[in-house]
Amino acid sequence: MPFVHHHTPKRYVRQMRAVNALTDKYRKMSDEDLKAQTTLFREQLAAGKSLDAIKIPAFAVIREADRRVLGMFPFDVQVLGALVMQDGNVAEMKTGEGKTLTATLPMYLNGLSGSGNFLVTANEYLAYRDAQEMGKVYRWLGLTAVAGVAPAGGDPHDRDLKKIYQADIVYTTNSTLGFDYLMDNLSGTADEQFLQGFHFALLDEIDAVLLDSAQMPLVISGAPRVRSNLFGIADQVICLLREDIDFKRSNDHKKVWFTPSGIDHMEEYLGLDGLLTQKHRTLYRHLVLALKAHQTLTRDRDYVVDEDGVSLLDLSNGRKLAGMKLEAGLHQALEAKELVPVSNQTRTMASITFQNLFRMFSHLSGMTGTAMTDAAELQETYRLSVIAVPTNKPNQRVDLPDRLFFSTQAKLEHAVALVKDAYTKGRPVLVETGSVSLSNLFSRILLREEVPHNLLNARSAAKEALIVKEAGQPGAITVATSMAGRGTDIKLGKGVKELGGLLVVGTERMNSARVDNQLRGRAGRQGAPGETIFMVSIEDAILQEHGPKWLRRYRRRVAKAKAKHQPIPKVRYPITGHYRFKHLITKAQHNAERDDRQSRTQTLQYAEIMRVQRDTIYQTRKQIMTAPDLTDMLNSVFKMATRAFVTAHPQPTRSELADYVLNTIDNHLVVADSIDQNWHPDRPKETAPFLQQLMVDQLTKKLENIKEDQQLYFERMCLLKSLDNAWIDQVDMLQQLRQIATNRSTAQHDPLLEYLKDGRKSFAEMKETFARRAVQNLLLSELQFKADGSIDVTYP
Ligand SMILES: Nc1ncnc2c1ncn2[C@@H]1O[C@H](COP(=O)(O)OP(=O)(O)OP(=O)(O)O)[C@@H](O)[C@H]1O
Repeated sequence: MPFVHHHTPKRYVRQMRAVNALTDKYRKMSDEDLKAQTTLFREQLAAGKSLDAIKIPAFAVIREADRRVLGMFPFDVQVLGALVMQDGNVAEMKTGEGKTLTATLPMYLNGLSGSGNFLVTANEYLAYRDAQEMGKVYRWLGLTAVAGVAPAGGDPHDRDLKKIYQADIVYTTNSTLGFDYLMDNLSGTADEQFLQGFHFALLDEIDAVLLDSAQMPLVISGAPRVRSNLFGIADQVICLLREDIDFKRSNDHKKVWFTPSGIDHMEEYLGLDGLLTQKHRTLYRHLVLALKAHQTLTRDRDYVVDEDGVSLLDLSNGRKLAGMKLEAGLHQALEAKELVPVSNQTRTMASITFQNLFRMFSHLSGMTGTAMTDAAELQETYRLSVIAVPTNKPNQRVDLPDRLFFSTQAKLEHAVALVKDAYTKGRPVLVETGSVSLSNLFSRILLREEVPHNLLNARSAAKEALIVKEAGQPGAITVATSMAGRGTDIKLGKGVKELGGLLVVGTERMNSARVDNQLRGRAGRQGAPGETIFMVSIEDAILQEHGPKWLRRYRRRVAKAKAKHQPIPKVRYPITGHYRFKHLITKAQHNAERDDRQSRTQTLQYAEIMRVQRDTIYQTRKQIMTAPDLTDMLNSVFKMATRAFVTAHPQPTRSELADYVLNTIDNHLVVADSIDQNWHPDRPKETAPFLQQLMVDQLTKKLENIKEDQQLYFERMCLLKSLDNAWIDQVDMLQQLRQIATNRSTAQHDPLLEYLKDGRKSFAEMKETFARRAVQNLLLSELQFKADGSIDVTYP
């Protein structure tokens, strides 16, 4: 099946007609009868009918309920979109076509089957708002529907997780769901686990959720790690290295790696050999981090340094990312680079990528205004086809060609002139800039020109949404950063249509055409007129980072001419038509998109090993927490622990064996006699069965003191504790391995294979550690029996 459908396949049109045919039937029903349909559908599902079998009437019912409760009757194209999504595809519906309402159809249908159904956005404000608004209709029909996120300004810890995850339908964000999932799997008992399984996820703005955020895995960090003094040393060494000789950098400056000569030099400076060996792994990791801190991150663009130390900046809007730290030591390396005190590094306790989070759903689908650009990737990674759904009314928006300028200044001047012109006519304009600083600058120029306007630098998405909503009123001029007001509906004021509708002016093209289209989509909604234009300059970030080499040379020449006060003819006027510049931006954007795609694929490849291991661990956890009897598991743990010992000591001496027994099985060594009676160094084959028997006996002895109903609980706690500790170490280890892997000189090894090998090896070691710790916890822990019948366990 092709992954891009520019027309909606006929079968969906037929199904839509079938839904239409039921309109009258449900229109005639009383409210009570309509609500009763929910019970009816649920009975049919219980009797074994599939969701597919009831989707036509269910869609017709929710559609009628939408009309009665929300006052909106989903258009035919919205029903089409819903059918497309119910089939596990991505529906491409143009911006402003009413995706929020469309979602009610598949959400209701899936909600009929019980909990585990999520509408996911990347934005907490929207999740909360839509849960309130759309929630009305589900509740009216007798389903439970809630927001998975806290209200704006609310404390996420105050959420009632039990209620949330029991609900039939949850509106939430990708990170909230991901964090809750990870937390669920850090909990100590089954009643602290709230997620009820992953049945259906409908991702709103699926490209933003899956692609834009794909690079940053969710991380739960825990206890601080022992502070390392290697950051300072590594930083000093890195300052001595030279680009291209000791290390190389990718064109976009996102990747750096050492050359063999760089390794030699560092060994020389540090006075050691074998920097790449296991022995110096920690030091090497610090060097990699320092190199990254120096070569891939730029002060005042990626981060700022102020009285709070080093803070990251959000690239999309230039705001300080409060409380966010770079993963696995990079933040500390930055602090060393900037000579501020190195903060405590925390360990990663659990981590998952969004890709892997959503791959757990048995039924995944999505909607977006702008998926076509990334259709191939969605197909490859998630097996999702993108199907275009026609607009309700013909689209009247006019996208004017970009206007290209020679300098930022010329670009801004022309953009301001454009805004001023619209303003004098009373036509509303939405200006979007690439960064906060640019929007401030733009606002100042507008002030100077005496153009009243709204500058969006509100801290909260909620406030921004309020202002953006009004951006379609006559004479309204709104200046915002690129992400502001995403998903907010802009209604046109009186007389605006006659002026040509909303004018959207972008002052920079972003790294992906998708983001640009998202901006264009603020205009021309629901068949209204509208116009969009981008003002770009060859000084824009996209061209600097992804443009051709000759452009850089060209700019240097111009700068020289400028310095000599020689005239540069084209500088003040658009150079759009010039053949050399014609496809410049588009090409640069293709480059940027390709790079992003590649690094997403890479993230996915690297995440795969963690996924496999995490699945195993989480499954084992579940088994530990829910199994009515753990004897089998305990036996296999004993076996694993003994095997590890025997492998390390194929022919143990008595003292080696006694040592092991003392540290793992019985720290008073009351079993010393048993060693002498039942074990002989000349019969090494008997070591394993002997140890295992010893463990079983010791456990039996221990359990004799514990009341029967507490035994299972005790075993559970011991196993869980050791499993979690070992797994947390492993998660942290994988992160560290990854840091090293991506920076190995690619000539000699395939870094991914190397990573896989190391990752598997450490997983095997992790299992042994788990087994040994579990045995220790079970057999060496001290028990105190309290008066109220409870037991205090002190682990070794
Ligand atoms: N069937 C309908 N009847 C009447 N109004 C509708 C209908 N469907 C949607 N609308 C209205 O259309 C507007 C746009 O809806 P919405 O914000 O959901 O669009 P969208 O597709 O999510 O846009 P974007 O991609 O920009 O987020 C809203 O004001 C909504 O109330």
